[in-house]
Amino acid sequence: MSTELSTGPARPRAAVTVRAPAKVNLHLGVGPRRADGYHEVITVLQAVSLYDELTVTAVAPSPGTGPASAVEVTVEITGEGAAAPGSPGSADDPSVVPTGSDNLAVRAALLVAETAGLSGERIHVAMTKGIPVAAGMAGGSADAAAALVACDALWGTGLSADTLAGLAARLGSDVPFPLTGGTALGVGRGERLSPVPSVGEYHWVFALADGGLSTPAVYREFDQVDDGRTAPTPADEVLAALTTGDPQALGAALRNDLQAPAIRLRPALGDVLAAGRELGAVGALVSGSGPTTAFLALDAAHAARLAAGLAASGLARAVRQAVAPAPGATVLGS
Ligand SMILES: C[C@](O)(CO)[C@H](O)COP(=O)(O)OP(=O)(O)OC[C@H]1O[C@@H](n2ccc(N)nc2=O)[C@H](O)[C@@H]1O
Ligand SMILES: Nc1ncnc2c1ncn2[C@@H]1O[C@H](COP(=O)(O)OP(=O)(O)OP(=O)(O)O)[C@@H](O)[C@H]1O
Repeated sequence: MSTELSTGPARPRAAVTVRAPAKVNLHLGVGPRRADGYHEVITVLQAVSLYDELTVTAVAPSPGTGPASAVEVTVEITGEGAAAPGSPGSADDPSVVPTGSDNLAVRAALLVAETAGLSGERIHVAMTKGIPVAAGMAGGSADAAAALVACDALWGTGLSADTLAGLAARLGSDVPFPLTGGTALGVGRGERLSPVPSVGEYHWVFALADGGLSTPAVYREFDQVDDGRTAPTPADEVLAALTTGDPQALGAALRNDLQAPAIRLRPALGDVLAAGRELGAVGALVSGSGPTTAFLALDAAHAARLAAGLAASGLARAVRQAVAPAPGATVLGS
């Protein structure tokens, strides 16, 4: 911990910029609901090249103010999920990112400060969101991971990778993954990760939907259809396909147990999946808890054609192309 940065008005301004990726679940096997309300899962996560970027700036205390004990975080959002100009945003609209203490990046910053025993810090977090919000691509989790890394660098707290991963798991099941990126197997509630060997580069097309889907609501809908399962389905097929580097093999192995409940809540997703398959996607599935749909292409040129076809179909709010696996949270500058 840097004592120079811990208190006092003489602290120089400093800033750290970190970029963190979105994810798609190549396999999401969901088991029964546990006593703590979470579901046991077996998942394979792949980071994709859609990113949020966070710049965390240390703000000097205003002249005349004494050292404060609380840590203060202000937030500014541009891009996906920013509230309309002049509007404070609505707590009821899941597709608007909150700027207060509900923002996962704010919670991450406070957790770093608490863990390192810091007080009186003031920071400003400027977020440029390229990851769609409440879309099943773990945008909030990417922001939390980026904030953990950025605050650790800004404050010089020197937290280990294990400590950061532990803090990440406290913030959400999806938060540890964007720290490391790449491709990983997740077990438990999805937060216990191990790296997975993956050959080659995969080309994805994402069809974004209007509005968000609530992750708890999709898991609740999953519970409505009790098919008697006692454990999540293992990821063997996807793990084997990833060692071939063959998109057709991976496309055939994709599986998401939250797909059927997401489609029950949002039937139009079934039409988008059908359109993508019709346009030649070698794999198609709902991303995480949705409502984004993900389509696997053979190569970059095939992805461009698929993206154009999906855009022309009028079934998507917007279409994005991405390559995978992408790197985890990366410091871009300070
Ligand atoms: C759908 C996925 O994105 C797939 O990676 C994740 O399972 C969701 O991860 P997340 O958004 O980080 O979720 P958390 O913030 O940990 O949990 C939010 C809520 O989702 C539900 N939840 C989440 C993870 C899990 N394994 N089982 C669950 O039932 C619970 O209702 C929980 O209260
Ligand atoms: N920094 C943030 N960025 C995006 N959403 C945030 C953030 N902080 C809090 N949220 C809230 O979290 C909710 C989920 O947003 P997010 O974009 O993480 O969804 P998601 O991609 O479906 O997540 P997951 O795939 O992890 O379930 C939204 O309702 C949003 O208002």
